[in-house]
Amino acid sequence: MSATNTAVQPPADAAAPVRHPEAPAPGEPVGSHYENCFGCGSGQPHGLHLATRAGEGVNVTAEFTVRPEHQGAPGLAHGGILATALDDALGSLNWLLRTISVTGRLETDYRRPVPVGSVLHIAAEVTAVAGRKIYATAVGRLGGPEGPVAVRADALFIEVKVDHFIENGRKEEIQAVMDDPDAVRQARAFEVNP
Ligand SMILES: CCCCCCCC/C=C\CCCCCCCC(=O)SCCNC(=O)CCNC(=O)[C@H](O)C(C)(C)COP(=O)(O)OP(=O)(O)OC[C@H]1O[C@@H](n2cnc3c(N)ncnc32)[C@H](O)[C@@H]1OP(=O)(O)O
Repeated sequence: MSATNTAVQPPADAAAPVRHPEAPAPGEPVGSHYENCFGCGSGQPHGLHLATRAGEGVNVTAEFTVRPEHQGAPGLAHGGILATALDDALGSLNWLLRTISVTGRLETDYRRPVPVGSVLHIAAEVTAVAGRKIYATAVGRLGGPEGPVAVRADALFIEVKVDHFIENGRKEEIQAVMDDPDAVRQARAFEVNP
C-alpha cells in the first residue's frame, strides 16, 4: 500500500476536471512547452525527450526510453529521473486544461527497478480541481501500456500566471523566449482564453 499525504488528495468539494475545447485532439502530440526543458525539449542532448499525446479525457500518455545517461545504479534508471518523467507528463496536462500550472508537490512510489534500454509507458490524468489547485496522478509501466507498474505518483499542481516565469526565470532565457513572438502568444493565450 502506498503512503498518502492529504496535500495530494483532493478535498471533498473539489470539482471534476473539464477538458478544454481547444485541447489537443485525442491522439495528437502535446508539443514541448520549451525546447530546453529537460523532460520534453528537443534541445537537451541528455534530456528525456518525452513524447506525450493527448488522451480522450483530461489525460495524456507518454513514452520515455531510458538511456545510459539516465542511470542511478548500474544499468538502472535513477529514481529522480523517473520522477522527472512523471512530473513532465503531469505538467503536459496543462494543455488539456489550458491552464498554466507548476508542481507544488510530487509524491512518488517506486515499485520495480527500471532497466536502461526499457521504455516507460506513462499515463497521467487530472483527477480534480479546487481553485488554483490541480490534483493529478501518473503511472509508469514496463513492457507496454498494460504492463506491470514500475513507478507512480500523486501530484498537486498550482495554477500560475505567465508572470511567474518572467519574474523568476534567469533573464537570459526569459529574454530569449520573449524574443520569440509565437512562444509569448502561446503562453498568453492560456491566460486570456480560459
Ligand atoms: C514570456 C515568457 C513566457 C514563459 C512561458 C512559459 C510557459 C510554460 C508553460 C508551462 C510550464 C509547465 C512546466 C511543466 C514542467 C514540469 C513541472 C515542473 O517541474 S514545475 C517546476 C517545479 N515547481 C516549482 O518551481 C514551483 C515552486 N513553487 C512556487 O513557485 C510557489 O510555491 C507556488 C507558485 C507553487 C505557490 O505559491 P503561491 O504564492 O502562488 O501560492 P500559495 O498561496 O503558496 O499556494 C496556493 C495554495 O496551494 C497550496 N500549496 C502550495 N504549495 C503546496 C505544497 N507544496 N504542498 C501542499 N500545498 C501547497 C497552498 O497551501 C495554498 O493552498 P490554500 O489556497 O491556502 O488552500
